Amino acid sequence: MFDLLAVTMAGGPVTEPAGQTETLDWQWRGEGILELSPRVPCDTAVVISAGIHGNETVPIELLNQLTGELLSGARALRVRLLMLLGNPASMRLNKRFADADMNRMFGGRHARYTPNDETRRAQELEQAMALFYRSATAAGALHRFHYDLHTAIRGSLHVRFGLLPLQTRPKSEAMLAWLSACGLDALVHHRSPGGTFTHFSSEVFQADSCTLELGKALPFGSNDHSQFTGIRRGLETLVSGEPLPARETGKPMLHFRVVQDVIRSQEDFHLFVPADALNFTPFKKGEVIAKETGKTYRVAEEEEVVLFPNPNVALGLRAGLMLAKM
Ligand SMILES: O=C(O)CCC(=O)N[C@@H](CCC(=O)O)C(=O)O
Ligand SMILES: [Zn+2]
Repeated sequence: MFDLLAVTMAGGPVTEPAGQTETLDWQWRGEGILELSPRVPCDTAVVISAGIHGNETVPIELLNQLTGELLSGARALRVRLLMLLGNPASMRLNKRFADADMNRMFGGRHARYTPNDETRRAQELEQAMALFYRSATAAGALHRFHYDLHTAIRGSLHVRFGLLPLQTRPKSEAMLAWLSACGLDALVHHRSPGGTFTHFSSEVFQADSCTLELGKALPFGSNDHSQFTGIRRGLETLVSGEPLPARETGKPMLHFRVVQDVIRSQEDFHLFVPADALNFTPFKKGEVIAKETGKTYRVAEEEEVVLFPNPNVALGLRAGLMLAKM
């Protein structure tokens, strides 16, 4: 059986670029890009991506398992589906990225960089997504979803969480219900546009899009998948057109809004968040989070929690987010 991850990691020419099972057709659309189409008509087009950052292994393993179940016939396919392994070059290096963070390049922002593997790949993924949604729409799939699977660099007080890109249209109730059913502990609402893959799919294709964070980045084979059964079950029901699973945890999903995007714009940028602080660690009003020439980031609300603190990003990029509860 075709193994998406093994073929992608091997690189080079693909000997078996298309195939079919009793119920679906599949086609290799480019490195790490696999389209699966059921033979029955369907009204939904779904993109699932993982490995946009090459060392985020849980999502890659999960995506590959789900693809295997569909190709083996163990699981029925009831949507048009595009499975994307985002950054094969950095997956082979087991690094977040080779030259630059690809999840800051979407929406054409790749053109602002000196060309490299990630700029070319971001452009290729944009085109693959455009072709997929366009042909799916022509075939009658009017509902579009995009889930981009990641893991965080640090541990988190909330292990499973999502990030919704900024959008002006109302948030989809169907997606919010699905995210809650997946057992997410928290959902973060962005307040500004960004170069993320989900911002691109939401803005350009009006997809219901969400970045899903599944724990902390660990090497292949070291992941505890039992922490992510809710998300796995959610994705299974989505692709198979099954009813929503029941939320397994009794706790409600917490909502946070971004109140500050902390940007490293100067060489002397200094972050005051301890290196071992977990994501969602709270800070009190007035505390200084980061400082650089001409700018001090201070907690403005009674309490703000920190997300993705990282002083080692390139100039002009996000070095963290400050959130407040909604
Ligand atoms: O842990 C970190 O510092 C980053 C984890 C990660 O890759 N997160 C995504 C979130 C994308 C979004 O804001 O929707 C990223 O930073 O690209
Ligand atoms: Zn990531």
